[in-house]
Amino acid sequence: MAESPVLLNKHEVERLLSYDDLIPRLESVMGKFSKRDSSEMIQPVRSVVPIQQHSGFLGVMPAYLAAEGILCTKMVTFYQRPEGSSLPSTQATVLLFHPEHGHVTAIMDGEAITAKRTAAVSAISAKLFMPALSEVLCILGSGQQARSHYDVFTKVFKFKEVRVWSRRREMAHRFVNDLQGPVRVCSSVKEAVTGADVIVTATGASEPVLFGEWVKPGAHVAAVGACRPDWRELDDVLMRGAVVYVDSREGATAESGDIILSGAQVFAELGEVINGSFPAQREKTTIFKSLGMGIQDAVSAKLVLEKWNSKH
Ligand SMILES: NC(=O)C1=CN([C@@H]2O[C@H](COP(=O)(O)OP(=O)(O)OC[C@H]3O[C@@H](n4cnc5c(N)ncnc54)[C@H](O)[C@@H]3O)[C@@H](O)[C@H]2O)C=CC1
Ligand SMILES: O=C(O)C1=NCCCC1
Repeated sequence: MAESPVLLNKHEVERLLSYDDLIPRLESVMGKFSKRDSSEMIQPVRSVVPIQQHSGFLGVMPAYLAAEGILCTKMVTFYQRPEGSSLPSTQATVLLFHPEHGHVTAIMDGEAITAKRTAAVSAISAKLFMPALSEVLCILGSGQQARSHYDVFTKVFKFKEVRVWSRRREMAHRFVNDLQGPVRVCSSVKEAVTGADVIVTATGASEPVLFGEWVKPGAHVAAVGACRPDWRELDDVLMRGAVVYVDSREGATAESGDIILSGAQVFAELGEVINGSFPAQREKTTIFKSLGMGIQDAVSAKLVLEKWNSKH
């Protein structure tokens, strides 16, 4: 009989998953994914069930990585919460399976995985696309993703100035009070992004909050929110004037309102730059449109389980 699955809560997953371990695994898996070798890796576009009555969605994100021996699925719910809600907008659980026998080997919290792997992938995009001399980081939003992005961006890069904007100023102050380093709270998006070299958009917006006319030429935008085909964070001017990179072409074409509704062309996947098929156009204004991928959750969960196994 199969052993009972390992159960790991959010605190344990957070403790076991470090950016130093995660970033190289994500680079490797995304580079391989973009070669589209189905004998190596299978990851369908996520299935999404709308929960219309409650302004929410259930996403199912399976992935099979043959060479790594990883069979995984994440189940994630995400909601548009009313202002002031104390409920998290994104919640998730990740299951790892034994690829040969089919039983579940681990059930773990997916909130920490989602927060860290998304931010780590954005950091990989910044490493490739941000201006060579990047001094100013700007984060739009003050939720879970804003926090994980702050953590990894200030860990991996050295910015002279970090700015944050949130639609409720007191939330931006609360965000800053939880951090170690200095961060400037801005009163408007325009004030926050003017002159910024790297801009992270991590909001629950469904209409554009970031406008091209405010963005410094050559800046890099890591766009994390707006993961529905009719949602936007970025306006048409920005989308059409920048070189657009995505995590997966299929995911972007199915789910990104910023791409679908602006008619912007996707230049390349992040993995295609990592594996050398396409160039990083660092000197141009660049956007990395992130939607999230099952393979990112899969390698993250495997890493967590390896760490846990090494200590038990
Ligand atoms: N690309 C990816 O892989 C992932 C994307 N996401 C998306 O990232 C975004 C942020 O997620 P979390 O940080 O988990 O959410 P959160 O609820 O913790 O934070 C959302 C932030 O956006 C702000 N916000 C909400 N509605 C807004 C609006 N209309 N205009 C401006 N600001 C608004 C909130 O005040 C808050 O600061 C969401 O859109 C979520 O769906 C989340 C997980 C993974
Ligand atoms: O990849 C994920 O996980 C998510 N992507 C977009 C919406 C929330 C969860």
